[in-house]
Order: sequence, then structure tokens, then C-alpha cells
Amino acid sequence: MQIKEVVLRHLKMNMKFDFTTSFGTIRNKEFILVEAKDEYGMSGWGESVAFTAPWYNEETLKTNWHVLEDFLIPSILHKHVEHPDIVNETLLGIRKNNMAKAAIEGAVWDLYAKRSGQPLATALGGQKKEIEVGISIGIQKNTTDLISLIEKAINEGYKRIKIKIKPGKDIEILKEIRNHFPTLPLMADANSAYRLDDIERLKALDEFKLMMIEQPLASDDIIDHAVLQKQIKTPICLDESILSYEDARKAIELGSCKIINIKIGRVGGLTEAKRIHDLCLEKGIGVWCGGMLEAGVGRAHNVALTTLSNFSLPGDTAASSRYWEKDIISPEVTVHNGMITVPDRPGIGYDIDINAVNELTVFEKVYK
Ligand SMILES: O=C(O)CCC(=O)c1ccccc1C(=O)O
Ligand SMILES: [Mg+2]
Repeated sequence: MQIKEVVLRHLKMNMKFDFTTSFGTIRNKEFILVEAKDEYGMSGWGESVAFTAPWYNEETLKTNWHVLEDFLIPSILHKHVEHPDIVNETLLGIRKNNMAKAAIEGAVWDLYAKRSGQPLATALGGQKKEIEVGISIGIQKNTTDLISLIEKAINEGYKRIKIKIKPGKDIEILKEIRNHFPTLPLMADANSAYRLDDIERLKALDEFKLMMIEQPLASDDIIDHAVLQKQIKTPICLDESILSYEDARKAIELGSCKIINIKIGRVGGLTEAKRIHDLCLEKGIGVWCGGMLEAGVGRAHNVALTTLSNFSLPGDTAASSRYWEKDIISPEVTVHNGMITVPDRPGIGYDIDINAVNELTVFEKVYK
């Protein structure tokens, strides 16, 4: 196929809630939507998960726009693209900037799947017809609020609950949660808020029988995590530290984690995400699909990826309606009893609500 035109749109969407993690509070969602058109005028869609501030990682909406406009779009525009697997290879001259790469690669994957008349999930090799999902709840002002949010999520059927923790907002809170919900599938995400010096505090979390603790130590670390894993019972799941297949290989070899949270944006696209998934399957490492508060396009990509066999743990892909009054896709992503039914139409399998997209777009630019 030939990519004849790419449209970048900067969208602003109101989120239903503020999302607080150990690194800060995300209030509203601004992101880049990528539309790639082929020689027949057919469109594929991708979404950048970079936020406006470089808190989670170093990328931002503006750095993504720059990298897309000046490097990534010129490197694929009017080129012959046999298969989306080669997109990242073609873009290899560019280091990191994984969220920018994933956004354009995702659009090409959607286009490829549509052209070949198959759902994106099938094009990726996924077999599941429905996927299990959990929910990620931010840090709350008080534990009473947190408990009631957890209760609501359980009643909605979510298969596991993830809470955000940091030093001082951990042991007491988890104790309270366990008092209310002794057997709840529960995990905690620290977003790099601890250091090895906090080891006693981290050991104290073992008694809560968490499914895992996500990214307790530094965002670029795999050495200290290996030291920590030997001293705590709770399985460590890495998020921020794993940017590629190579990172995953090294972390697994060192024993830095027992589980990996795969985020398409963080690893530079679906092709790399699939490679990491396959490696983890071979090495007996559990995987699940992380979330970045995505709008509909990114959410649809997460659904498709999660159909691969080794996504054996519930991910963070909650229903569209949890985040948005109205999503940019139709139908929206819905969750029943903690399950999402995988769409069986070609490509991402959800239509783009172009009126909604136009309403939410603050700036757009066409490249051809
Ligand atoms: O609901 C979601 O999309 C997942 C939310 C989440 O946990 C998260 C959201 C923003 C940035 C980082 C993370 C994370 O997984 O660490
Ligand atoms: Mg995380």
C-alpha cells in the first residue's frame, strides 16, 4: 500500500475525573490523532498517548507533533509499505520517541487490516473473542472515597482493581481496602515513587497479597528491581522501564520482574508490543495491556492487542464511559461483567465519529 496523505489533529477532551498518580495529576486530555490515507482514499487511525507534560516519560504532545511532522511522516509518505511490521524498521533512523512512532504505526496497522478485510485483532494474530478487563483508580483525597470507588468498580464487574500508591499513601490504605475486600484481585502501581531504601515499607506490602506491584522503583531501572524482587514476595510488574523487546529480554534475564505491562505507545507500536508478548510467552512472564487514559482510537488498539494469547491478566482498558461523556468512536467501548467483546469488523472495528472529532479538534494539518 501507499500512504498518500497523513492528517494530524490536536484534540482536547474533558475527562470525567482528575487522575492522580505519584507523579502528578492529569486533568484533561489533549492528544494527537493520526489519520493515514492510502491510494484509494481509505483511512487508518492512530492515537498518540503522549500527555502535555513529560511526567510519565519524556515525550509530550508537542515533541510528538515535531517528530511526526519533521521525521516520521516524511519517512513513510509516498513510500510503498508492504506490511505494517516494516514501519518501525523504516523509521529506525530515529531513536526513542516511541509514542510518536506508535501513533503513526497504529494508523498503518488499522489501514492494513481494513484493506485486507480483517479485524485488527486477527491481523495481529489474536484469537480471543472477548477480553477481561480491570480498572485503574487514582490516588484519592481520603480512603472513604477510594473504598466507594472500588465498590462501584466491583459492582460494574471489573475483574481486578488497581490503585495508585506512593510512600505514606500505601500501607494504611491497603490495610483498609483488605478489611473491606479480603479476597479482591488487587494490585498497586507506584509509578516509580520508591527507592531501594524504602525496602522495609515495600516488604510490609507482602501481607496484602497483591497480584503484583507495578513499577515501584525508578522509571529507567532494571537493576534495583532485580534486587528488590529477591526480597519481596509480591510479584513485580514493570511498566515505565520497558521500552523495547531488548529491555524486556534484559529485565527477564536479570529477574527484575515476573510480569510486564505492555503499552503500545511506550514500546513504539503494535509490532514491538507483539514481539514482547511473544518473548514473555516463551519465558513464562505474564503480560497485560496497560492504559494511558486513551480516547476511542487508542482504546480500540488496546482491545485488539489484548486478544493475543499471553494477555492472561486483566488490563487497564476500562469502558469509554468511565472517562468520557462522549467518546470519538461509535459504538463506544463497553464493558459487561468485566469483559469487552472484540469487534469483528475490519480494522479497529469501531467507526470514527467524525463530527465528534471535528468538534474536539483545536488544530489540524494535512501532509501530502
Ligand atoms: O485507565 C487507564 O488508562 C490507566 C491509567 C494508568 O494507570 C496510567 C495513566 C496515565 C499514566 C500512567 C498510567 C500507568 O499505568 O502507570
Ligand atoms: Mg503504570
